[in-house]
Amino acid sequence: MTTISAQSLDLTFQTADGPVHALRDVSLNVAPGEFVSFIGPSGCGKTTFLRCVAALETPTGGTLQVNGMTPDEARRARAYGYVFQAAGLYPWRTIGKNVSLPLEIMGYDRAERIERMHRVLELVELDQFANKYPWQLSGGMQQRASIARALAFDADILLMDEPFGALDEIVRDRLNEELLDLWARTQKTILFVTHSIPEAVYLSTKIVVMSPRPGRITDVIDSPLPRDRPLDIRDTPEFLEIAHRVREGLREGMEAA
Ligand SMILES: Nc1ncnc2c1ncn2[C@@H]1O[C@H](COP(=O)(O)OP(=O)(O)OP(=O)(O)O)[C@@H](O)[C@H]1O
Repeated sequence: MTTISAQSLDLTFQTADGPVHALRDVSLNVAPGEFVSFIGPSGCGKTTFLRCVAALETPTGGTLQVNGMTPDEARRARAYGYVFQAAGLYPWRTIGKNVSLPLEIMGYDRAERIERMHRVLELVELDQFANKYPWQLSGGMQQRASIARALAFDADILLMDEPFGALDEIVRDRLNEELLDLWARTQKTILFVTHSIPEAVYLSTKIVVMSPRPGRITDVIDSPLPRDRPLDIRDTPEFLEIAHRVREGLREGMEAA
């Protein structure tokens, strides 16, 4: 069983300035429960790949399956939650009401909405803040709330597009640790876009290195690190070796472009 199966995926956008070849020949298999990071220079198609998985873009070539379905079927089956770079919480709704919004849209009844809202807020340790408004929370807490919102309907895939990019390094470290813990507890399959080599290596079971436009995969690294990772694993030779390989992959991709 593969959660994500992409075979020779191609995507060319037609724009007023001519075609933009965003993805070229992207093939990738992701097993259930993996944590996959996508790293590559700006504009290499990382977001576009996630958007294809989410059925927000339609590839112009190749095949893509999500949980054995077409992306469109998977979207209708609520196969994934999506977390964006900006938390995107509605300022006039409390944290609890923000988190339960997708459930409202999907027609869950009130009792179930409340039950799920508390469960996911507990998962990200924000249960005490259900009645606060977004502006009463720090940036890191807001991002945790947006993760809770993506988890609210218990999809088994989490798509995360640079969720911690705007946070300072100390907050980001803490959220990285918490995300690993959440992943271990929920066994989700996570696709995670980042620009940070340490973040990709620390979080992932698989690191996908991409080259500049047209976005291609230049290396896929299956991490030998144990799943249980304290932050100081980042100082070990094994960690530094993987980071070095990612850096080399990025450099080769840039040179070939
Ligand atoms: N809807 C669209 N129409 C036209 N071109 C697009 C569209 N969406 C993305 N592109 C182009 O496709 C390429 C890939 O964009 P994408 O956002 O996937 O890159 P990225 O790797 O996620 O970049 P970043 O790291 O800066 O977020 C870029 O050149 C972008 O300008």
